[in-house]
Amino acid sequence: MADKEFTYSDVSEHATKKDLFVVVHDKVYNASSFVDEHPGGEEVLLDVGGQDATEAFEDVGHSDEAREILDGLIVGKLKRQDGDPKPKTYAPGTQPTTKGDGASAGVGLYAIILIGGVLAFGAYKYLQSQQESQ
Ligand code: HEM
Repeated sequence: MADKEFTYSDVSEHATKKDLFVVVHDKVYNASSFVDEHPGGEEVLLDVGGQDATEAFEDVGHSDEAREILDGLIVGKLKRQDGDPKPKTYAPGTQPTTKGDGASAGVGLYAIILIGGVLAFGAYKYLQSQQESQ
């Protein structure tokens, strides 16, 4: 059964709580039996029902246990067709974490502005004292 191929439109027909397919890394999973047990709540699973949930699944940083549960729900693989959304090609665990990078870049910018301000103020004070001593 795991060799069965589904197109995106096949998968999108399974988007209800009782009949819920999700795609993760081009594999198709039937999450219906797991919806009620999902520690992250049923809402998030229903949101990605019938769609590619790879990004949502990886963004959360699910454990190996979660991946084992996923293995047990497999029903087939995704058959990509022209016009389908592009696959996410990053390996598990190596996806870019834009949140952290963005925050540190912001802090760096503030630091530069602050240091620049302090230096300018110091230079101004120095020139002032030079003028006074003349
Ligand atoms: C069929 C696919 C999925 C399975 C088998 C699954 C399984 C699990 C498991 C076992 C946990 C417990 C923590 C862990 O072991 O990592 C978990 C937590 C969580 N999951 Fe999923 N998950 C799936 C899809 C999703 C999706 C698509 C989202 C969307 C954002 C999501 C969001 C979360 C969140 C936010 C938590 C953390 C809950 C908390 O710690 O309070 N999951 N999931």
